[in-house]
Parts: sequence; C-alpha cells; structure tokens
Amino acid sequence: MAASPNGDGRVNSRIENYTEFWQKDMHKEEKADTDNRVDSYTDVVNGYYDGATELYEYGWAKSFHFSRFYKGESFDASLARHEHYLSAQMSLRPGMKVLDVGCGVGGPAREIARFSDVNITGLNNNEFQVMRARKYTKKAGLEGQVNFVKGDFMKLVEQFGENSFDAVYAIEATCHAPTWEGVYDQIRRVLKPGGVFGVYEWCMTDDWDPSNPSHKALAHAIEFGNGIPEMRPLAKAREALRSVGFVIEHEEDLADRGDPIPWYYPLEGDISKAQTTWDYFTVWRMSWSGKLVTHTVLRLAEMIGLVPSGTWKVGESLKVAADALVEGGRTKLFTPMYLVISRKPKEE
Ligand SMILES: CC(C)=CCC[C@@H](C)[C@H]1CC[C@H]2C3=C(CC[C@]12C)[C@@]1(C)CC[C@H](O)C[C@@H]1CC3
Repeated sequence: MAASPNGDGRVNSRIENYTEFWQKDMHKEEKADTDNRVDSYTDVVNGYYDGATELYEYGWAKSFHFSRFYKGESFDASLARHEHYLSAQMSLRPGMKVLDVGCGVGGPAREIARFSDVNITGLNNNEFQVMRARKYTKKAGLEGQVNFVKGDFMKLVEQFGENSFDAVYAIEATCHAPTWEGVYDQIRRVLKPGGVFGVYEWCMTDDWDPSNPSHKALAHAIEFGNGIPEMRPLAKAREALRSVGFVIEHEEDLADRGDPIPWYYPLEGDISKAQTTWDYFTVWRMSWSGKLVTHTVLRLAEMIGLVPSGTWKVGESLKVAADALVEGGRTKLFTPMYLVISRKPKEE
C-alpha cells in the first residue's frame, strides 16, 4: 500500500476504512467478520494506530499499556514499575541483546534500557510509530542503546535470523497478531537457545463464555476499540506458548491480585480517584468533559486538515474501548496483564 503524501508514514485510506472491519451492532458480528479481520490484520492494526497514536500520547503516555497502582503512586511511576517488573521477572542483565515486539513509540524500550542496562531493538509494523519512536529516542540520547525497525512480527526470522536475541518481550502487543501460535513461534525462533520470553498478554479470562451473547459482544467491543482482529481466551495463550515449544516458568494474571486501586481506574474518568495532584489532569482527560473537549478539537483538526481524514472516527472507537475495557475489568472477563515468563529450551 502506498504511503500518504504527507510523508509521516500514515495512509489515509486505511484510517478511513478501519471501522468498516466490524458490524455496527456488535451482536450481529459473525465468524466471517472475524476471519476477514484476521486475514487483513496488517490493515486493521495499521489503520487503528495511524489514527490512534497521537490520541494515545496526548491522553495517556508514550508507554502504550496498563499497569497496577499502589495507593499514592503516580500514573507515570506505575507505568514504569510495570515495565521494571517485567524486566525483573525476565532477569534481564546488563549487555543483553533484547527484542521488543510491538514497541509502540518506544516508551517501554527506553525505560527498560535504562533500568536494566540492556540493548534493545524495537520492532513495529507501523511506520508512523517507528518514526516517532526514533525521534523520542534521539531526544533522550539513547540512540546508541535502543534502535527501531519496521517489520511484521509474523516474519521475525526473515528480519533477524534464527537465534539472534538473549531475550524477547512483548507488552500488550501480541493480541494484534492473527494467531498466537504464529507470533510466539517466530519469537521462539529468534531467541538463542536458553533465551527468555516475557509477555503481558491481553486475553479474555476463564470466566468468559463465548456462547454467551453479551460476553461475545464485550469481546468484539474490545477488538473494535483497540485494533484487535480477534480477542482470545487466556487458556489459548498458554496452550500456544507450549505448542510452539516454550517452557513456561511463571504465569500469573496480575489483574487478579485484588489490588485496592484497579488497573482500569484512569479510564473510569473519575477524578476523585486520582492518586497525585498531577494525575488529576491525566484522569480528567478521560472524564466525559475531557473526552468532549479532546474529540471536539480532533474533529476540528480533521476538518482543517491537521490530522488525516478518518482520525476522528478512529477516535470515536477509542470511547468504545474505554467503556468496554472498564466493563471487562470490573466483570473480570478481560485482563490486559496475563504475565507469562517462558524459556526456549537449551536443546530442542
Ligand atoms: C490496544 C492495546 C493492545 C494496548 C493499548 C492500551 C492502552 C494504552 C489504550 C487502550 C485504550 C486507550 C484509550 C486512550 C489512551 C490509550 C488507551 C488507554 C484514551 C484515554 C486517549 C484519549 C481519548 O480521548 C480517550 C481514550 C480512551 C481509550
């Protein structure tokens, strides 16, 4: 597909077509719709991130993931702690060669590089995000330690060759893959024997029942709002890791820890739950009035050509995302933090 004339890596037609991949009424979704999204995952995911990236950065942070909260812990500190926790669970050591699969604009890669003294390659199939990741990393003076490559996570071996990395991690990214078996197998192959893979996976939990129409509609709303071809159950992720030859060393749904402040609290837009003074503004942006301001400005920006056409429509899907994720969190039918640490056996 040709790049748009503005040269920022975004393609207007795929932003405009993004919402067409789902039925307007989530209860009318059929298997054929899912199959179509899975087959067209590159357009689904790229269309979504071409439209959503600037909103993410404005409304959230440069680390595109959720996190757990201590009482009194700021939003930014909590995001960083979630990244440190993954590095610690993976036992990342100075000098290791690490791959970040689906690196967004590189927030986690920069933080983990500093925290663990490792060298990181960030892989992302979205040109717009790769360009931004490089810009922010240069600004942070980390370009000697963190680099970014545009590529498809279903073709890692083609890109990097077998046995290339000491460790691989994926933070809330591999849910965008057409199949978990496919992406996990690629990850295992680019890992050196004995290498470690750490993942925070987005899954429907064991309580989710696909034969229940309202559970199914919830999964589709999460897909639609977050650029995911197909939401899948947690057991399937575990099964996929094992089936491609990983040995699971640790697994836990961190959303199930019973934290007094839930992971989805910022999305509720309830400013009385903000944990620090600075966070009032962050949480306000997700309140109804904050969203009204943002999305009105976005609509105007699109009208005068400051953002590609279709961006506002993708922005509207983010409102669906917020509601569905909060519902999934409250009902515990969904988790964005199924943590799994797996190892590629030394001998296969
Ligand atoms: C999509 C995946 C797999 C990961 C991204 C997780 C989160 C960073 C995003 C999920 C829903 C997003 C929303 C926003 C920011 C990024 C997320 C939390 C907004 C707060 C951005 C500003 C808009 O006005 C409202 C959005 C709601 C959803």
